Amino acid sequence: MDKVIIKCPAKINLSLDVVGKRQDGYHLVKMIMQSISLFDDVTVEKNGGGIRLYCKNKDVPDNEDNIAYRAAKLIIDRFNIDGGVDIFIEKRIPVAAGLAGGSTDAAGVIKAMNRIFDLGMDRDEMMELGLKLGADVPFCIMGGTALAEGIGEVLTPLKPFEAWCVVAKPNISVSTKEVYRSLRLDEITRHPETTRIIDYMERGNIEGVAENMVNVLETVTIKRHPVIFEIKNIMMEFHALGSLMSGSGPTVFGLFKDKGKAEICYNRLRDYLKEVYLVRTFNGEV
Ligand SMILES: C[C@](O)(CO)[C@H](O)COP(=O)(O)OP(=O)(O)OC[C@H]1O[C@@H](n2ccc(N)nc2=O)[C@H](O)[C@@H]1O
Ligand SMILES: Nc1ncnc2c1ncn2[C@@H]1O[C@H](COP(=O)(O)OP(=O)(O)OP(=O)(O)O)[C@@H](O)[C@H]1O
Repeated sequence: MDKVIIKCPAKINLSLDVVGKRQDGYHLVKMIMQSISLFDDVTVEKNGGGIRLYCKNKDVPDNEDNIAYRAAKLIIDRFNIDGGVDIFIEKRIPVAAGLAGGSTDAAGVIKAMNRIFDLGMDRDEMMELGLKLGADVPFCIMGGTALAEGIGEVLTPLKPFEAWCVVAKPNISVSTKEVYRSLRLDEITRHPETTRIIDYMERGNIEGVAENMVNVLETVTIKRHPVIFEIKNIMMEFHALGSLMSGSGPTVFGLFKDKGKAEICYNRLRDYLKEVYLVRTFNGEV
């Protein structure tokens, strides 16, 4: 097999808590991660030597600044691979959005190269390697629904959660590093009740989940970009059961049980923003 195409899903955070800080500046988190049916297509093809990356989206770097490029380099070095790869990224996930768009492409490259070069890594080994690239990469390798602790790499799979989501990104970019750096732990007044949310998830109670979602990083990003708060309000006006910023933002998602209501909300937001998607939570294999 010389060529593999992988569908790489985006993620949302159904809740995000920060519970401490490591010596190296990384934050200890407790968050509920959920893949959604919004995919990049990543094609990886064997070549004679070197890494080449192609992506039509001008906001996506085509060199070692691309995390998918770095994933390929890491594998070539680690396994002493004689030869290289061409990587083609069909970008559909909004960039710098809080949806782990880069991390999921990197996860896709790791999975693809494991198959192409017959490296025999199991999922845990791929996740361990992925962590060297970024905190969200292990979850992107696992996919589905999970509780993430540590800096995001200690993962406990949760029962698949089924819901409709409207996902909307305002036309601003946010740096994850900068958001974490500006977070003042002692100023957070509202933390999510993570165990309670998981309990609702296990019972398939979308309303219970939606009403209890909290992302502590909103305190930083919404202060800088009030448009996030406006989008959350529009989603609630249009009958979302709950609405939250994903990751470090600026993307906002609304949860729905009813597809019809989600469609009405989606259509309303499309009048207002360019990057709006109607998706489902995704628990399938990729
Ligand atoms: C916001 C989330 O997307 C939520 O899922 C993640 O916590 C961020 O994951 P990520 O983008 O893969 O993060 P990385 O690429 O590893 O780190 C980017 C920067 O965010 C900060 N960072 C990230 C993860 C974490 N648990 N604590 C941090 O403080 C670090 O300053 C780091 O320099
Ligand atoms: N494969 C990639 N896809 C998108 N952006 C990439 C990629 N590789 C590197 N980047 C760079 O990384 C930056 C962050 O993009 P990305 O879409 O991964 O952010 P994000 O969704 O906020 O990630 P996370 O939720 O993991 O913090 C972009 O500004 C871009 O320059």
